[in-house]
Amino acid sequence: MRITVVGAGSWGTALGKVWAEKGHEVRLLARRPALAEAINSRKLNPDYLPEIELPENLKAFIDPGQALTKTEVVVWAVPCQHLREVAQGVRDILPRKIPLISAIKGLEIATFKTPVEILGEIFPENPRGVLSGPSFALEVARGLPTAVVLAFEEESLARELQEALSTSFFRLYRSQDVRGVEICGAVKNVMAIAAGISDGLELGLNARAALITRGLAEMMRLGLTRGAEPFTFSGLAGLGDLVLTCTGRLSRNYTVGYRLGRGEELEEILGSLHQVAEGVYTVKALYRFAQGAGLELPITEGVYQVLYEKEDPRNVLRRLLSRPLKAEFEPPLRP
Ligand SMILES: NC(=O)C1=CN([C@@H]2O[C@H](COP(=O)(O)OP(=O)(O)OC[C@H]3O[C@@H](n4cnc5c(N)ncnc54)[C@H](O)[C@@H]3O)[C@@H](O)[C@H]2O)C=CC1
Ligand SMILES: O=C(CO)COP(=O)(O)O
Repeated sequence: MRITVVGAGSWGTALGKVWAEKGHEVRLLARRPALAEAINSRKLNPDYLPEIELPENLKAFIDPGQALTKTEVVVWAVPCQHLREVAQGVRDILPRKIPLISAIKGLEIATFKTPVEILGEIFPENPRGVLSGPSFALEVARGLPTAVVLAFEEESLARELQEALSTSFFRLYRSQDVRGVEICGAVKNVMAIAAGISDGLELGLNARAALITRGLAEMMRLGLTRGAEPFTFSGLAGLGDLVLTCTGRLSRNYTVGYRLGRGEELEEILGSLHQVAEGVYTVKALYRFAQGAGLELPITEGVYQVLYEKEDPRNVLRRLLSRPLKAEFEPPLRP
């Protein structure tokens, strides 16, 4: 199969490697000529996965025309806030009808749209799905066992792509709940920032477990109002990725939170990260949506206040803990 991966960052490169090793013809669409050159001539991605050797049949391009000609699947792995611009740039040359897979976890700030919704506006004739779940790029690139979920509304297409894209260590489960899988992937990044803050403040393992669990409640509260399937939350994209990103030091989102908890400024952290931490942007979309919809998302609100209102995380925590006592499950989490 000819696969084009748009975005030669850590995730696009790791996915491209896995599928090239499976024998697919993978074209990685990069933005910077020097990076494409390094991938092609040195067989490594010095900026994002420097210690990983890449296979010969993983080819990088900077010309979208070359990367997209006669391709059979397009996988999107650019930061969520740039997806619209990147997709619009290839609107006229991307083959009609071929499946598009978003590997992006986020929500567009200006519109509160998910990546698949954005792709739907730009490529209405192409079937669209999402790949998500607990999957640090570095571990995938190293060939460590990983399970993720691939969701397409059309089950036969999900089955076909599941077969084509699974390998002996990269196992795809299928789903038809595209919206639910996307909401889970977006929200878990915000919860990972919260967990990082908690660990940075040395609040302990109890606090982190509480954040993960109440983060799941928050993910469900939002997802259910947006039409997600309840089971999706306990799956790989939901609980699976929440656990990974809220506990794993490889997470950029967790790292942002941890450093905030240690007292660093957001600007300083982002200036030295060199990779995207989607939760930093998704939290804005979520916060605005929750305010408009009257939805209670207290952890999201707290992360927003720490990031954008420069609130001391300790004050935010104090406020979170002094909210009125309540039942563990209230509607819409329980009828
Ligand atoms: N790295 C990981 O472990 C995983 C990442 N993801 C998701 O994949 C998406 C991409 O993340 P990463 O690859 O990790 O990010 P990254 O920061 O490593 O790389 C982002 C890539 O997008 C490119 N890019 C940025 N702005 C662009 C623009 N305006 N036009 C064209 N290209 C642009 C960059 O040059 C870079 O190649 C995110 O939504 C992330 O949440 C999902 C699962 C795992
Ligand atoms: O989504 C991821 C793992 O599933 C990667 O998390 P970070 O973007 O926080 O590094």
